[in-house]
Amino acid sequence: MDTVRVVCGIIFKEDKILLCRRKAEKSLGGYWEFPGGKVEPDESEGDALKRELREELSMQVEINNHFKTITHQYENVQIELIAYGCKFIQADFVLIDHNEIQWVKNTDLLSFNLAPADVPIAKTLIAKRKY
Ligand SMILES: Nc1nc2c([nH]c(=O)n2[C@@H]2O[C@H](COP(=O)(O)OP(=O)(O)OP(=O)(O)O)[C@@H](O)[C@H]2O)c(=O)[nH]1
Repeated sequence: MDTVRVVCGIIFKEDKILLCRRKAEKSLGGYWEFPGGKVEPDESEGDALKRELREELSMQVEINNHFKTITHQYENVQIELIAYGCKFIQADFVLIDHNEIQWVKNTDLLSFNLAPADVPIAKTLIAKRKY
């Protein structure tokens, strides 16, 4: 089975991280995620992340470090979820694919109903506690 490459941002504003809840009608509807989306062919991970954040949230960020990559097998698809640490710059927060957003403290991440692929990323963030 092909693997879908998905890039997401761990977007920091001071000591909080942005979580977004996927609209009910989408795949994994109702789950919270780190915003981002699929990497198009011939697109760099950074360009894909900037494009998705602009399209989905009208948001600008500064992309910093590669944080972690997770391979996760869902029922119908395998995804490679590539997470980058980002610094929030500004956003209009016009919600297209989500119906709620929240800025969350590192230690509260696991109290949200996270997309399964995101759980190991949240656990690593909590373990590192460097932010
Ligand atoms: N953006 C994002 N997607 C994630 C995360 N975790 C996770 O499992 N995914 C999954 O990775 C895929 C990302 O695609 P996408 O967000 O661009 O979704 P899409 O609207 O293009 O496609 P769709 O038809 O699957 O809804 C989705 O299937 C989504 O459920 C995450 O933290 N961020």
